[in-house]
Amino acid sequence: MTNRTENILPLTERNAWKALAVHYEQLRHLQLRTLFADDPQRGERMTVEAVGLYLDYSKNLITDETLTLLLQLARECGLRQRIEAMFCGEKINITENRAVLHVALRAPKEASIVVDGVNVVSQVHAVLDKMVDFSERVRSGEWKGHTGKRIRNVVNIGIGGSDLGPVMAYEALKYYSERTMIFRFVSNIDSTDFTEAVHDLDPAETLFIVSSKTFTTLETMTNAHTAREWLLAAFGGDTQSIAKHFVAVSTNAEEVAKFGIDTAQMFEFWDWVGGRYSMTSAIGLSTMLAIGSANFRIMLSGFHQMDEHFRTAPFESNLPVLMGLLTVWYADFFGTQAIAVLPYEQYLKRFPAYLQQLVMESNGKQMTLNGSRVSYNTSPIYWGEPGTNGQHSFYQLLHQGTSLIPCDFIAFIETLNTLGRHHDILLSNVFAQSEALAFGKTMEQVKAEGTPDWLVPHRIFEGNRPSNTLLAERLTPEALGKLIALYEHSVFTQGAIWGINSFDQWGVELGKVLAQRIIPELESKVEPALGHDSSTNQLIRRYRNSKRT
Ligand SMILES: O=P(O)(O)OC[C@H]1O[C@H](O)[C@H](O)[C@@H](O)[C@@H]1O
Repeated sequence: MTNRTENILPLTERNAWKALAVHYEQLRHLQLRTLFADDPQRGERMTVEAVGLYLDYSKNLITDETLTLLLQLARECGLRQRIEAMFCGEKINITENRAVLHVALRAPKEASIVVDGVNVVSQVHAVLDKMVDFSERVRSGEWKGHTGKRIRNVVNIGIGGSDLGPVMAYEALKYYSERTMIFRFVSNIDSTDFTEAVHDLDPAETLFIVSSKTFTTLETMTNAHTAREWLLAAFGGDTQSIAKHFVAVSTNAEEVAKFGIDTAQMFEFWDWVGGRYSMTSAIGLSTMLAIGSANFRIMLSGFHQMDEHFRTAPFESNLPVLMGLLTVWYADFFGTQAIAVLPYEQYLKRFPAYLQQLVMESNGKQMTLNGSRVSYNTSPIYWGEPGTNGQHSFYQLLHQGTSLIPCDFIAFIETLNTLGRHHDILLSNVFAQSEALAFGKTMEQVKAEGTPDWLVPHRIFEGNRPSNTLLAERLTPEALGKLIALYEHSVFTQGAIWGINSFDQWGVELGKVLAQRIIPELESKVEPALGHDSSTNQLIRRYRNSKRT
């Protein structure tokens, strides 16, 4: 594999970067209060609406010049060419020599993207059709379990990208899902996860989807074997039952066959789909089973609309580009370490967890594409909770803590479950929070309320805390697709500016290898010779000496 990127100019040597550094020094003390007072139209001007998503980015610590310079930086970093390279199937994941084509998973049938001489879009649609056929047979009851009962329970076994997308989408789209069926998700190697997931399920009515890109992941394979035993125990060891109760989603047909699942019951995807970008591949099978194939296709169209927006819209009105550049601005010039994602939508309760993998596994890197260490910050930590729960927990720190944490507020104009005044109250909270963060409460205001002098400092909100507000009409499968693709491409934008590979994840390997070494040390009947450091040796001994079995 060759390194084709060695001539990239270091980010900090780019003109726009240098100009941004000077610009930051000039405006670091700027106040949102002043920016809004000086420009009464700011809250209308600094907004973008595209493909049904409305972004208000006016409450950011930026001026028009900041934006101009950030957009210039994007151009200097070749963002447009990087986007084209991804969409055209170039092998931009250079450390694994792979194309990065999650966008092909939602491309229309007639599109063509060629990788190694093959039009991958036709492959995508062939698998989609197979998923549609299977999910319709299961949902209609035509597909029967081993004893002739219809399938009522679906258990997805997978971890990381083979779990977080499916769980998040299931929760997000529950309103659209088949309520007569039960969906469970087993990811953790912790035996509690599997035990709790199946404790009330009838094996005769249960379908397992073993989801794993590699089909070698320790957690998933261990859980899948346990599921196999659980099923066989119910059917007197009759291995014929497996065909009716197990399907696989993977890129690795050989391992699927070794496990004992007929590859006719395997839903394929490809090495150009990264795990954390795979929820629109066959990894979404549980989603399709839950919401039906028509809704699944609508979700894909939402993704595709955002893909096209990202690819074609001018940068100044390009939602993912703007959001990505703002993240770079805070991470690199303000030294921001964290970004809070705050969906004011109960159905999106797993969205922050999903974003954790998407963002941090993609851009939690310190090597540039040419193998030198970055001299600037890369990804902040993304975390969050649905509103209003977060308000009664960690918002204290957002308002008065010592860290600057930009927030993404996400809300929908309409609720899916109208109930009295709930939605007005919910939305009033989103708007109130971004207002409070931005404008705070001054000493004068606190004093004017008759607050005793000694208490005044505690009750001041300095404000000037930035946020984005994203509004959409209603949480539909289409809107969910747009929202996820927005973050995917924001992550892409950030990675392109930082000059890192957003599509590998070498950082997860070391722990896996060390665990493989420790497993036999915990299980061996004879005292093993331990060659770790004194802390690890002692932890292993303590566990060995205390465990009962
Ligand atoms: O789908 P699998 O091959 O089982 O991989 C599951 C997950 O595990 C890996 O360790 C990676 O960190 C993730 O990116 C991946 O999604």
